[in-house]
Amino acid sequence: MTPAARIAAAAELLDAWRAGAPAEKLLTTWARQNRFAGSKDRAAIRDHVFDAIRCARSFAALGGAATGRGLMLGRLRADGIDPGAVFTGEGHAPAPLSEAEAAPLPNLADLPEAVACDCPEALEEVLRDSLGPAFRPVMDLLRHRAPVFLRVNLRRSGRDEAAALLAGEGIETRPHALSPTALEVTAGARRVQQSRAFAEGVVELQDAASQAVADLMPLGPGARVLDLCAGGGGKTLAMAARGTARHYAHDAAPQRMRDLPDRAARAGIAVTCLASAELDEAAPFDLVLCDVPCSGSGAWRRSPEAKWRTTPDDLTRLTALQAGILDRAAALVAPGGHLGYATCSLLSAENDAQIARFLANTPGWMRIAERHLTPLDGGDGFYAAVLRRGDG
Ligand SMILES: C[S@@+](CC[C@H](N)C(=O)[O-])C[C@H]1O[C@@H](n2cnc3c(N)ncnc32)[C@H](O)[C@@H]1O
Repeated sequence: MTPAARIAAAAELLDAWRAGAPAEKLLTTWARQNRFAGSKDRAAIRDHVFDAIRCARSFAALGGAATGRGLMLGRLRADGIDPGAVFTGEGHAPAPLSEAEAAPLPNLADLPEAVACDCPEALEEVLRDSLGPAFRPVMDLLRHRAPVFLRVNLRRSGRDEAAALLAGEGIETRPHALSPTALEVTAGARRVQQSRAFAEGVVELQDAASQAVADLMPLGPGARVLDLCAGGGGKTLAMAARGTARHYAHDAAPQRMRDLPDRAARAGIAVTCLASAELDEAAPFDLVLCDVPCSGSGAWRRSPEAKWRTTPDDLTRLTALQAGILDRAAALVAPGGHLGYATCSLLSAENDAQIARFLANTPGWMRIAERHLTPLDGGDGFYAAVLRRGDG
């Protein structure tokens, strides 16, 4: 496909996305229906689509319309490319520019701040309140793709040895300051999942800030640790690789844990999955981590659709769910034990305000550690707190 044909395909897909279809599903269906497209075409179209979703508000302003065509026009203008050179109507290129489309439009620097940094209108106030002076730099970073990070499984290898093993397979990395186990991939990211280091459980794909959250959790030798909202088990595995604790995983949607036994086996780690009905019998635990469902605002680089689709009502629903999970988790902690709380959110209502509410309503607990991470630290935005239960 020509570069212009890829832009035309991306514009069509973006129209379907705007009508409500999930981008990932649209791209898979498109690839199935357009077998002539090679892997480079598919990768380029995917990049166009996701970049346009990350920057949907500014690209629409620069392109003169929030349609797929307008978003692609805006993308070219944001990159300093004359859209008239691409929108030629020749071959499979998009139709030539209309007079209105060719008329001069503002530059990125001339747009209102919230538009230029692609802040969702519905959440602008809570984002500004939560981020304070970091609002603009964080929102600017969220317009770009996320770096790829690996977690080195210290049970299998040191960080330097893992980096050397990866380099031998054409994957270049550098250590990242967020965690002693984190490597940032600087070249060859597409090879990771086919590499020996990955197949043998030496490395896992995991955001560096997510690793930092797992690092914060206190794990005494032989402690009984429950990951209450385990999902795919990213944090369970990161904690389990650190020591001799006994690990249990649970999720309200158990199918989300379906890959966990295989991933744990590959990493040389034992994890017991627990059903909801088994939790009370298995309690108490020395540490219960609740990595709760949240707005995902810290991870909008990876999942940019949520940036435009999360509403204030969603936030109300999520904070109520989080409060309920915290209360449930607290009841499973042994006297003198710890409760970990984590979100990949940038919003105070889901983070420190949630912990303040819990501490105000639940006597006998104290906060002993807290971390606010934003993309300015290099990884996704995360919040984590560790609370200690009194001995009484
Ligand atoms: C942020 S994700 C967890 C990600 C995971 N810890 C990781 O590191 O890969 C939140 C998880 O909480 C689960 N969940 C939602 N409501 C829950 C509840 N009431 N109790 C336990 N898990 C719940 C969801 O199914 C989802 O898998």
